[in-house]
Amino acid sequence: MAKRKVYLAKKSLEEAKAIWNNFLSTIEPKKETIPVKESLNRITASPVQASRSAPNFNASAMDGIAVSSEDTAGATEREPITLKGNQFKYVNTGNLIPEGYNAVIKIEDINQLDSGIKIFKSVSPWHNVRTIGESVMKGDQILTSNQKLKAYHIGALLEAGVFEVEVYAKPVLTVISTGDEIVSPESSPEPGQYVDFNSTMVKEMAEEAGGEINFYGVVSDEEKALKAAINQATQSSDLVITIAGSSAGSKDFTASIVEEKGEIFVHGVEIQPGKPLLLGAIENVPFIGLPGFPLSCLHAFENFGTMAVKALQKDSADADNYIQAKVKRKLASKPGRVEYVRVNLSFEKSQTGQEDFPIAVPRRRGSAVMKSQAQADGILEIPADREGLAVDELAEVKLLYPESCLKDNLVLAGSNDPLLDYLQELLITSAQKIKLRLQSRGSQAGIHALIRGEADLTTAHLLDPETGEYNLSYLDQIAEEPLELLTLAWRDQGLYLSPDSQLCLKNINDLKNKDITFINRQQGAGTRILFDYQLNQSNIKPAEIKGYDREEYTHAAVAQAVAVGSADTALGIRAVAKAFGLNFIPLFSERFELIYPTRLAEDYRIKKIKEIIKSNRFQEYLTEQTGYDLKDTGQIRNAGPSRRR
Ligand SMILES: Nc1nc2c(c(=O)[nH]1)N[C@H]1C(S)=C(S)[C@@H](COP(=O)(O)OP(=O)(O)OC[C@H]3O[C@@H](n4cnc5c(N)ncnc54)[C@H](O)[C@@H]3O)O[C@H]1N2
Ligand code: MOO
Repeated sequence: MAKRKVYLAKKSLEEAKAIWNNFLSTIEPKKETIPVKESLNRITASPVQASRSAPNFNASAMDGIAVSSEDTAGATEREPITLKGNQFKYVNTGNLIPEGYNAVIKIEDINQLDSGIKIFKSVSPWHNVRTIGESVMKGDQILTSNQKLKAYHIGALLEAGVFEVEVYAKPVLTVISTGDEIVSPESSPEPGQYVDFNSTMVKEMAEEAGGEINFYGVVSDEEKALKAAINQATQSSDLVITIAGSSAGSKDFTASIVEEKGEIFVHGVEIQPGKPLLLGAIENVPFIGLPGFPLSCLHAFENFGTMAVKALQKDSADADNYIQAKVKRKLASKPGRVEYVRVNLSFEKSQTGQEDFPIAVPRRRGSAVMKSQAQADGILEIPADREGLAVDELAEVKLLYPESCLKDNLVLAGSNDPLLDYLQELLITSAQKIKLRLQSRGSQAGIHALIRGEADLTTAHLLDPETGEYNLSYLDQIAEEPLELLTLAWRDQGLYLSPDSQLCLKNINDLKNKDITFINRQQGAGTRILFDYQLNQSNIKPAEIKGYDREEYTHAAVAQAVAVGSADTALGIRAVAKAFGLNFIPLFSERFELIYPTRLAEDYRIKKIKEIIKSNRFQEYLTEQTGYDLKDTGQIRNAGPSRRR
């Protein structure tokens, strides 16, 4: 077995960027001459001069008459002058000004008489005339070097008779994915295998930055194979990138190969995700070893790959768009490193004057949480000199969308249900284009997120075992302002069974059978409270149920346990049974409610939600899905501090 390596000393993000930038600036990019019409977003490598003037004749800028300014001298409202014969000529906008004339009077400023044209004002030479070279004069320098070409640059060059332009060549990147366990995204991965989507993410990011990509393909975890791949890539590209194998695993050869063939500048940067990245060079060709976890790969490329692609064609990096946002719960981080946290943004309270800043609502953290990234609005950065963020602290958030697209977001953190996905879709495709951001947290955590001013809305199905009523009593106890509760539906809770199962379960009493292994939800989960309540109602003691003490934190986790046979059955919602291909035996029905501050009740977004909930389209959808009872759908209830007992 190969000897395990240790990291080189880790560098701070700033230091690593400075080292990388210094090295990149020593590389003289290649140049090429290309047609102007194909030069969008390329960077000029030399200054560009106009080959012709535009316009190349004196042209009328108005519809009216061409005159000689001398003939108009002295004309006023009181003492108009009448121009006759050759003293004027009709012209339209854009026409050549005929020889002997040097100004234009607008058609609406003259009086047409049988005897000639009466004018009421004198005009100076070149009045209402676009003179030769007004737009651009032959020989003028239009662009300097290092200018990124936009649509209007291309327009200006074509007008000026420039059809070819010298630009820096697009840097060619070769991307090598590594690992025996890596298979193509189109295949079905076996346990232990991962699909390769990082290479495509890198391609899209590199192309966005102006690079061109060669895929080397996937290389196995063999030192010889990786060496050959890196060798070939170094000969044929401007930047070599490997994906995975950058850390300290027994098969992580990247660092030793780069060290042997070239030089390592940095191994390990104080960012999370993204830490074990490697920066180096082989034969003066820059080399980046990206970590394998996808979000580590993303942040490492965004920080160092994009920089290289831009530097290799002298493109000055576009500034990212940052805003300041407030957090409403403590966020942990390790001092000494920058930590990236995916967040949704709510502007709701800053718009109502309750807060000065938008609220950043953190999504799930980790180095491989792709849905979290796909549904985020921004990336919050916890600075390296901080040990976490406290409640109400501000942080910089890099926006993934323009701020104007996020202003009307509603952030919902709460209990999850597929009907929310459908509601979300109907909202964004409505005329109001309302973006509902969903974060799955469960009923209790969702309610607390609402109450501490983090989420705008929540969803819950919390049964009060004393009253048999949902949500109200809990909210009454802890709400700090009046809340409105909108019933979305009553939904089935029932038992999950594998389709191969021989068990015949009809009600909760059947769980007392010693041959049946149950798996439970965690304490505090809505489903757990319901289960305990129903056990109590049926006089069943927890000890009578095998597996009662085994807890999982999500519907999906218990469904997975039943699907792989590590438990016989579990209680959960119907939609998850369907997703996991399990049979479902409905036992109970529970109220599933949307909850928001009453001050939002008349907000246009909430009104739209109410309208959708009552629409035929939404109700037909719920009916088709089965497992929903619409008897109270759209019903509104109230909770809040004034009802506190
Ligand atoms: N003993 C230590 N182990 C690890 C450390 C450490 O400090 N000490 N750091 C961890 C961190 S942080 C990261 S990040 C990862 C980086 O690992 P590698 O770059 O060596 O990558 P692999 O182990 O080969 O793969 C990890 C993981 O990445 C996914 N992956 C890989 N390739 C692809 C691809 N082409 N497309 C999509 N996803 C990919 C896959 O989930 C792999 O399991 O190391 C930790 N370990
Ligand atoms: O730094 Mo690694 O990049 O977290 O997962």
